[in-house]
Amino acid sequence: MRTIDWVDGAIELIDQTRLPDACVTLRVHTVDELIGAIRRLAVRGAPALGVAGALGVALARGDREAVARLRAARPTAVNLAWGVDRAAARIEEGPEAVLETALQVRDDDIAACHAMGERGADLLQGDLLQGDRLRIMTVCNTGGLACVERGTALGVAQTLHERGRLAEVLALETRPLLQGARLTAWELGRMGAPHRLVTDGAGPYLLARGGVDAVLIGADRIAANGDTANKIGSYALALGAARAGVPFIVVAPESTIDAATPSGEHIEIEDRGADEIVAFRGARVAPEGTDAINPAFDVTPHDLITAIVTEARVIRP
Ligand SMILES: CSC[C@H]1O[C@H](OP(=O)(O)O)[C@H](O)[C@@H]1O
Repeated sequence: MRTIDWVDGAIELIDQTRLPDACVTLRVHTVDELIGAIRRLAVRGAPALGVAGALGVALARGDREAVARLRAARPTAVNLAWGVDRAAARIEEGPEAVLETALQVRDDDIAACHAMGERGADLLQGDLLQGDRLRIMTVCNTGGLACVERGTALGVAQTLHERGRLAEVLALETRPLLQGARLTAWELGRMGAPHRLVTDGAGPYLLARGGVDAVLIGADRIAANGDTANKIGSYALALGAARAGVPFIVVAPESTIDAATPSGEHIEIEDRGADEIVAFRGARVAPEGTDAINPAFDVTPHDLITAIVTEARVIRP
């Protein structure tokens, strides 16, 4: 099952806003339709945004103003701009060249996720942890739904499961859009991997109480010094992991490393407005007129990160 692909001249993607109740595939024919899907998180996750960006340039058919709008659809994940730029670099060569590069971006993501799974599982089973079966905590969704076929951090958990070395995944529900409750639990259930859901606030406490061997998270942008932007709640887990002496591992493709951004304070953090906080799927959870602050990401300083695993290497910030 592919989260996003190019099929008969259009983009097909799973509408993640409908999960876990329904698995619905959207066919996207225009850049503006794609921008809408990205902004409402029908397609989401840094690597998937990179592929969406590249395929979106194929939809643009040379319209550079549309390409510029696509590139700016969401600010934090560097992969969106990276994917757009990869495909846009070949606009002058014509539509076939653009599509060829976009499909290569797609195929590279599939290969990278398999490589990250192996490299991350080897790291956890090797010099980092000696446990028989490992208990993993994670936030948001970093499975195949955040990529094309297989995930980043959750891809490592999947590899551990396939090796018979996964005891459990503790998944944070990930307010306000519940990527953990809706998407990660759905993926782990389909894998047959043991897992339990926890509230975001319980994460640091469960680390302090013991019973977690490693925290695995994805990334949306990794600055040149290793500071990492990821879903809101990641920084709290990093603080809890540091105090508890639990390894805190970032798993992300090389395309998420942004050498042009020197450190975390230079990363633009998307603010998604109050509506996502005060209500969920139309059901109000706060009194009428309540305002809210809704940063979609936070930044974990590199000194709280044990290792960054990519498809090519393990980096110790
Ligand atoms: C595989 S990295 C996915 C990354 O993207 C998520 O954010 P969003 O759901 O808003 O796109 C989250 O930060 C994940 O770690």
